[in-house]
Amino acid sequence: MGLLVDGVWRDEWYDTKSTGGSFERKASSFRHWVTADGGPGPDGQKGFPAATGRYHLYVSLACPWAHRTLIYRKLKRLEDVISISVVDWLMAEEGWVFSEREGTIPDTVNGCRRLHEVYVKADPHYTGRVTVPVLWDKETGTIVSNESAEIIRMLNRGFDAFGDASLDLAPDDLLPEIDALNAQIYETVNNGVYRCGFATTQAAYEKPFHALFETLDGLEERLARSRYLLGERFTEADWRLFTTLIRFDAVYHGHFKCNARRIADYPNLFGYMLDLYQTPGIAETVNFHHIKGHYYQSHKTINPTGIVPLGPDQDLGRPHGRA
Ligand SMILES: N[C@@H](CCC(=O)N[C@@H](CS)C(=O)NCC(=O)O)C(=O)O
Repeated sequence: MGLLVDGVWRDEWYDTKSTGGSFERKASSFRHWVTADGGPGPDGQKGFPAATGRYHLYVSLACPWAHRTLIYRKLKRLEDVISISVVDWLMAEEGWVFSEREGTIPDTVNGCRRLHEVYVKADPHYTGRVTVPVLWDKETGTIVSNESAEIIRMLNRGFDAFGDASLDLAPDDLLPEIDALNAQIYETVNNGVYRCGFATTQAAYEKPFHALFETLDGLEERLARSRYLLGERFTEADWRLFTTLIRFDAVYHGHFKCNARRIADYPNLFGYMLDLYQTPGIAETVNFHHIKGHYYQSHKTINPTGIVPLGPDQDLGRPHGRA
């Protein structure tokens, strides 16, 4: 694990000294936008025109943020429109690398061996972390965006001329509610598990721990009343929650010490997670070999032996009882 400083790779773990033991996620750096006609993005960001065959996604099957983009590519039927590379699950001294191991797809676009080389191609003086997902423009040879929250909004509507335009995961009338839920779930759940797991003092761990389970308890109640977070159809908010839930019992509960309860202990949340998992196309985006291997073997400060626990033994195909 490391970062680029003025385009040069440095092998360094996250700095929590300057923040009293707390993990603080840095904002993503590349924030351009693909739009249907190439016009600017919602906040006036530089626009790139949607096209088939022009864009490429670099993902890790282990990463919950990258997983969002894979789910959208699947649900919006963009698999023949946007090509992908899948990095190796192990993130070690060189950061994310490409390999020939099971479930990976090499960098057929830039021919790089390490993801940081892709970042340097986009910006030779790049300083910052080298994260997945990355949305790459083959035509201008640069990174459009490395922010998953924005990439999924682009995939939702930007490519409707090429994908399934009938599916809108962030309809205008639900947008305020989606944004509000996303904000709470990002802070306490999606990023909350990382704030627990990467904390280096007791106090920095306990605060996000309590916030995490307070939100999960609230979501459990909410899901007693409706099939999905915002009613009878799934939206963006569900998929953003899903990628954390599906990793929770296998990784976050033990490895990140998020162990007040498992998702399997919440009847509604667990059934809901199974319901989403069993949505056509989704199970094939979930790879527990990459997920478990990545966390337990890459974070040597948390799990020095690198031993990957064999459990939990979960039947994700069993009836979810939510319909
Ligand atoms: N805000 C980013 C976060 C992406 C992110 O942190 N990805 C992790 C993998 S789960 C990563 O690549 N980390 C490498 C690093 O921090 O050096 C997004 O949602 O796209």
